[in-house]
Amino acid sequence: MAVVGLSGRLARCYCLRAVRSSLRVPALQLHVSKTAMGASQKDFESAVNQVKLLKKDPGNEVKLKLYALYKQATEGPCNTPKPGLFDLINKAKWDAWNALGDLPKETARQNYVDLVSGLRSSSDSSSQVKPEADKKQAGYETLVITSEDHITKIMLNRPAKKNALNTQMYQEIMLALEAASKDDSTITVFTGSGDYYSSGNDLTNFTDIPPGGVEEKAKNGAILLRDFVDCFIDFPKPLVAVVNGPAVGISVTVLGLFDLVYASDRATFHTPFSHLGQTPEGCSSYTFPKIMGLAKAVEMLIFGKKLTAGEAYAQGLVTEVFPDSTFEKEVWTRLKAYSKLPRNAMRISKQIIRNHEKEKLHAINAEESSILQERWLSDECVNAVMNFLSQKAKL
Ligand SMILES: CCCC/C=C/CC(=O)SCCNC(=O)CCNC(=O)[C@H](O)C(C)(C)COP(=O)(O)OP(=O)(O)OC[C@H]1O[C@@H](n2cnc3c(N)ncnc32)[C@H](O)[C@@H]1OP(=O)(O)O
Repeated sequence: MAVVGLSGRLARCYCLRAVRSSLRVPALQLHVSKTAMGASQKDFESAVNQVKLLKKDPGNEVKLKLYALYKQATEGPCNTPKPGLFDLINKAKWDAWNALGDLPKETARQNYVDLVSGLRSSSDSSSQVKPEADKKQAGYETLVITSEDHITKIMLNRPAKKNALNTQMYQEIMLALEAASKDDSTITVFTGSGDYYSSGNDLTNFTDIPPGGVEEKAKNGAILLRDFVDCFIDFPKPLVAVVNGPAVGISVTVLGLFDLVYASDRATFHTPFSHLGQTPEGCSSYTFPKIMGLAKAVEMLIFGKKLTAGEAYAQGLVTEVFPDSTFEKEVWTRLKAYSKLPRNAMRISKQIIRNHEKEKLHAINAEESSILQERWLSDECVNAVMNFLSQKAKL
C-alpha cells in the first residue's frame, strides 16, 4: 500500500539524518542581537578591548562565539583547512568559525559588539538596571527579539540553516506575535539573521515521524500551519518585513499579510511549491492574485518563478527596494520615524483596512492547510523532500 511505502522511505530519511548528525559537531546558534544601525569599526575595536577587561571569565562556549565572530568580522567566512581530529582546541575554534557560514562581515561585527555588550552588562550588572532601550527578550532559541524605539523586532536566527522554519521556530514566532500584540511597541518588524531572510519550511520537519505515522505527522503539520498563519491574519498592529536577503516558500507567502515589505536589492522571492509536490499556503492563493493579478500570481505559485526584488516591487508584493549597502540604515531610519506616529490611530487604521477580509482569510487558510495535509502524503512531495535531504546529506 502506498502509505506503507512512503512511511518506510521517510523512516530511511530519518535514519540517514540521525547518522549524519552523530558524525557532526552541532552548529553554534548565536543568540545575539543586531541593533538597528550596524556597528562601526570603532565600536568593534572598542568591544575587542572591552573583552580584555571583563571581570568574569565568560566560559568556553562564549569564548568560542567571540573567537568565531571576530574571525568572521575581520577575515570573512572560514578559509583555513580543518584541523586534525585530535587537535581539539583548534578544531573547536575552527568549527565555531565555520558554523557562521556566509554571515556577512558587518553582521558578525555587530553581533560581536552586541555579545560583548551583553557580557559587560551581565558582569557589571547585579546592581545595575538595564536601560529600556535595546532589551533583548530571553526565552527564545530560534529568534532574537529586541524592543527599541517602540519597535519590536523579531529576527529569525538560524543563519547556518538560512533561517529555515523548524517546528520550534513556528511555535516561537506565534508566541512572539502574541507578546508583541500586547507590548507597548507601535510596530512589529520581521527580519532574518545572516545572508538569508528565510529558506521557508525546514524540510527536515518531515523526517521526525511520530508514533501515529506519516498521517499523524501531516495532520499535526496542517494544524501548526493553520495556527501559524492565523496569527498573521489577526495581528493587530502594523507588521513590517525587512527582507534582508532571499526568501523562500512560506516566508514569501505570508508577506501578503504584512503591511509594509521593505527589501534589499539582494532579496529574491521564490515559491517552488510545484517543484516540491506542494501547493500554496499563507493565504497566497488569495492574496497573490489580488496583489499582482492572476497571471503573475500563477507564474510564481504554480510555475515557481523566482522574482528579483525589483520584480516583486513592480508586482506590488514589495513596498520599496533599497540598495543592499544602505539597506539597514535607510530602512531603520524610516521605521524609527514611523514608530513615533500615534499608536492607536495606526492600529485602528489597520483594523479598518484589514477587517473586511479577516473571515475570508481564515477560511482560505483552513482550506490551504487541509489541501497541504493531503499533499504531504503524496509521492510527489515525499520524493522531492527525499531528494533535497539526500543531496544535503554529508556522509
Ligand atoms: C508546518 C508548516 C509547513 C508550511 C509549508 C511551507 C512550504 C515551504 O516553505 S516550501 C519551501 C521549502 N524550502 C525550500 O525548498 C528551500 C530548500 N533549500 C534550498 O533550496 C537551499 O538550501 C537554498 C537555496 C535555500 C540555499 O542554498 P545554498 O547552497 O546557498 O545553501 P545550503 O548549503 O543549501 O544551505 C545551508 C544549510 O542550510 C540548510 N537548509 C537550507 N534551507 C533549508 C530548508 N528549507 N530546510 C532544511 N534545511 C535547509 C541546508 O541543508 C544546509 O545545511 P547543512 O549545512 O547542514 O548541510
